[in-house]
Amino acid sequence: MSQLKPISSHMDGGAPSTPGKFKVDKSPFVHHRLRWHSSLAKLAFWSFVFLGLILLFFYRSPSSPPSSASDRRLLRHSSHPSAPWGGPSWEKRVRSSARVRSGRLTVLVTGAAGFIGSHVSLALRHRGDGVLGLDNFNDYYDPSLKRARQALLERARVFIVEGDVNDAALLTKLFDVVPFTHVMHLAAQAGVRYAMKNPASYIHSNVAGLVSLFEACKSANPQPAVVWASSSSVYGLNSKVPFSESDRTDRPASLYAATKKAGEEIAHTYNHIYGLSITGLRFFTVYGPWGRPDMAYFFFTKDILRGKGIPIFETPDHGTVARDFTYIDDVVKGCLASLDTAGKSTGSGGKKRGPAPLRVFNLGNTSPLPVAKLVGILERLLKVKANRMMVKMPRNGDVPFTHANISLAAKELGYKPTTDLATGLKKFVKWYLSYYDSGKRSSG
Ligand SMILES: O=C(O)[C@H]1O[C@H](OP(=O)(O)OP(=O)(O)OC[C@H]2O[C@@H](n3ccc(=O)[nH]c3=O)[C@H](O)[C@@H]2O)[C@H](O)[C@@H](O)[C@H]1O
Repeated sequence: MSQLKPISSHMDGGAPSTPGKFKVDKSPFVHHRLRWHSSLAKLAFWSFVFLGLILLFFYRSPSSPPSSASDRRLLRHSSHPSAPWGGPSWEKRVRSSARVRSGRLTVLVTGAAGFIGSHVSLALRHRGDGVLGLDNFNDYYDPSLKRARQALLERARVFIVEGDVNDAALLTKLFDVVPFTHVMHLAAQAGVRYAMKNPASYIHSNVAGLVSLFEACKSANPQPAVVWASSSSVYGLNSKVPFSESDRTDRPASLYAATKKAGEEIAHTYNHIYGLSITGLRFFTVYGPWGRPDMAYFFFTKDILRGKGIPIFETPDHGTVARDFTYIDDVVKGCLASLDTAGKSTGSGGKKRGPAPLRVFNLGNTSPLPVAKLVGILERLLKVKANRMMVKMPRNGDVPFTHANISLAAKELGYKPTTDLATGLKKFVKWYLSYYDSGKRSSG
């Protein structure tokens, strides 16, 4: 150690005041000191590398199979909030769910326990595609509904991996196990008004989660084509109707809309840099059986049956608020057509090989109806008079109307919605009554 002193004292002399004029001392004593110095540096370097490897091992360990029940319990409370994953039997389930005859698609569906995700997963499975679901089963709305959808998918032999799209190690593992041809990315924080209450969840799911997913897709070999859920809300404060894909989308009225708009820009980047084939779908107020309890048609049904007041929004000048309500089966057809026509990603292992498709489509119904009309249809179907309350639309992200121009989707996807609101709500109410009125379940 004493040998170090001259060096440190030499260094203590400070850096040269004039850069480039540092005088090199060539005495043998200094060579000796330098040898000491370099071997010490080597030792420090290799210790550092060794320590790094140990840390890396511990950091990556959740992706390797947990060896015991107690390991699995620990993982549940570790940095990954999702259920434990990995291990031979888990991989077997993943492979078998995604297995497919040659020529069919192998699709990873994120948000598979969600409303649109569960319908799309079933439709893909029914036509013979390989499907693996991914869902974090969060409690934004009643998770038991998500579990019931999961049970439905299990009956169709679709396995839903329990995990978050932000879990990069899990995504890497899934792509290691299955060479997905397509990803249908529907996992998101939905709901326009909730963004005022929990803004962070929108950034986490709709921005960070989307980037995490694109990162995994761009690194995968082969790269899949990605179809993902954007939203009609990106049209924001536009007043020109119907909304066309080429219209401006730079005036979002809610943070939800802003995160979807951000997603569209992020999609452009990943398409541009990595050659990912990406299709964004702007959904217009999708409704139907197995729907989302946070949406108006769903909780209106519940509240009409309970005799509670129904707040019907109107514009500040007492004008009607209207939506281009779109039935789930029509949207599912649009999703499948988007997957079928996606075109290939061109990159591999993170390197772009050429230009790839970047598309965005409106999936709406082209016939907006006032919310009051929706309530009237529900009254008729439920045979109960609603306790209507006209309320000024709160300034919390809602827009007064939406109306889709679907000519692009019609041309490129053959998209043609066929279900009007009365027909679609009839199917929803039938499902609602059988699901909740069986006496076993509570609608909260
Ligand atoms: O197209 C989308 O991209 C979005 O569609 C959906 O948003 P919205 O069109 O706002 O649906 P939803 O809440 O069912 O309100 C329906 C109507 O009822 C009105 N409304 C609502 C609540 C209320 O208490 N009273 C009322 O009149 C309200 O003003 C509105 O006119 C999805 O939730 C969203 O995740 C996103 O996918």
